[in-house]
Amino acid sequence: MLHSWDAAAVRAAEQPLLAAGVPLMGRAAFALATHVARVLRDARGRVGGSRVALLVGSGNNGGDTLHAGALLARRGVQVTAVLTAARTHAGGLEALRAAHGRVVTALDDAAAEALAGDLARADVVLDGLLGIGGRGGVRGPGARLVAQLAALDAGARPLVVAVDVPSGVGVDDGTRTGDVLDADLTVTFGACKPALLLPPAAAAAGRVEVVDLGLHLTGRPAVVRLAAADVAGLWPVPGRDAHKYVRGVLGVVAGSARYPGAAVLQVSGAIGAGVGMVRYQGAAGPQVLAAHPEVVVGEGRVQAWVLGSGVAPDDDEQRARARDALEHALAHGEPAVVDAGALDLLPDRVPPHVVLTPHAGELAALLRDRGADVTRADVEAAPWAHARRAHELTGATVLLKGGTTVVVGPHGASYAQADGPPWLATAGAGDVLGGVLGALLAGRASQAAAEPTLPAALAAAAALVHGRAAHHANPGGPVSAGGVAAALPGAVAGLLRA
Ligand SMILES: NC(=O)C1=CN([C@@H]2O[C@H](COP(=O)(O)OP(=O)(O)OC[C@H]3O[C@@H](n4cnc5c(N)ncnc54)[C@H](OP(=O)(O)O)[C@@H]3O)[C@@H](O)[C@H]2O)[C@@H](O)CC1
Ligand SMILES: Nc1ncnc2c1ncn2[C@@H]1O[C@H](COP(=O)(O)OP(=O)(O)O)[C@@H](O)[C@H]1O
Ligand SMILES: [K+]
Repeated sequence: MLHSWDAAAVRAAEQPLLAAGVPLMGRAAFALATHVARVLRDARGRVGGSRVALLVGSGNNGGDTLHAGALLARRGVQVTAVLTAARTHAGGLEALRAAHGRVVTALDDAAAEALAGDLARADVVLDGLLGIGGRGGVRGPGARLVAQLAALDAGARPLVVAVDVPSGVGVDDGTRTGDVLDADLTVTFGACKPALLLPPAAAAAGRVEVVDLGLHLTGRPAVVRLAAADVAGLWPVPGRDAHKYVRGVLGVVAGSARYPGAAVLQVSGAIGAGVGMVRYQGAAGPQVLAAHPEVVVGEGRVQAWVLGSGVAPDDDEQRARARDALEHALAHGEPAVVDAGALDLLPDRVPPHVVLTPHAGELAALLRDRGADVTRADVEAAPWAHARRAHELTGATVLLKGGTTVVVGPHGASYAQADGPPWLATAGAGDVLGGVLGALLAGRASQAAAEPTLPAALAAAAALVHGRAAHHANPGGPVSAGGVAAALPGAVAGLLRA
């Protein structure tokens, strides 16, 4: 499990150590230089004689970068620091000069332009413009340098190491403003930051290395990422005395005459994840039974529900079933996944064991229905903020699907999972995910209804397993939604062994 902490929490945790004279910047710079040396050795076979350019902003982030540059210069690296502000960290500058590093300034756009060639010839560029003190996108000549580097062809671009965070990201909310230099590696200090986990900023971070500075961080982390090893603790694994009802029966109200495939895929997801039994309601019964003869078609007692996938807006009959099922779930405290065609059936307030699973467009529509002026693009630019808004407005746990899936529940529970390959962006993959999550909620129904933050953890686990199943289905290549469902049992088994 990877925890991330916002800038204020990190600063608060640094304070007592700084007051006690602990050399945090020295530790950060040493770790940064060590990582950069490793990058150079991997890329060029040696450290000495290689070229490193430092993009240096006005604050301590620039200070870290200059100190790391000084350490590299002492190992024979040709280091050039580009100062982008009138103010520069004095100790860092002195250290670099003492180590015979080269120092140039880019205090206006023309000077920044003139340095383009130098930067392009570097083996590695350290992005030390802004750290946790950054506000908005990079401004001034630093922005010009970033734009020049970003415009280089991938093959001609130096490797980029972001210092603490890629400059220009919203450290606490994962947004990005203006040009942000996509890093190959981010070396982050003291703790992971939300921007390194949340979309869209996390895409700029590359691989993330967290440097332990000995900070004592308390309270709830801002955003969590589950790791493979966390799944076994959340998964409902049957005991020796289990029977199908104990293991959980999932009611599925999905699909329609027009979209029978959604029902088939959702049921495949639930069965692949290990549900005890599925009861299906809807017009796709024959197709569901043809694919899964173990399914029971028709009404009956269930522990949890998944509602709305592949239910067309004009399918009055299936919408009525989904509405009835949702009312039943709410009246009896049964967890429910509410997807696609059932999202607009949601009452004003629901408990957190109701889990919404919209994609960005559906989340925008849900927020608009509640009076917010929001487009799909707004959601994509700030997915976490909008998922939180949807949770606040409805009370539901919200799983927002995307390349990185964001989950928000009560009491600040937030997850960001990036487990699937981009090949997973394929029709029907979301239906499979709904089935997986439904199976988890059915298997842990009473706990999910009693522990307000458990549905969010289960939703994150579902996203993780779904993503890994996509990797298993066809490593490195295209997958179908059905292929992902078929790979689920193996993916789950692998995770339970982990
Ligand atoms: N505390 C510690 O001991 C440790 C801290 N550590 C390191 O310190 C970093 C935090 O340092 P920090 O607080 O100095 O802020 P930092 O991110 O360098 O930049 C802020 C400066 O940039 C400016 N500025 C702001 N926005 C801007 C924009 N959009 N475009 C352009 N400029 C902008 C703003 O100036 P202003 O505009 O307000 O005049 C301000 O001066 C942290 O990320 C980590 O790397 C580690 O060494 C571990 C120990
Ligand atoms: N770029 C991507 N990389 C990895 N997974 C993705 C990407 N884009 C979408 N996904 C995943 O694919 C699934 C798509 O679901 P959804 O949008 O509901 O499609 P559908 O309605 O066709 O099932 C979600 O689980 C989502 O997280
Ligand atoms: K930075």
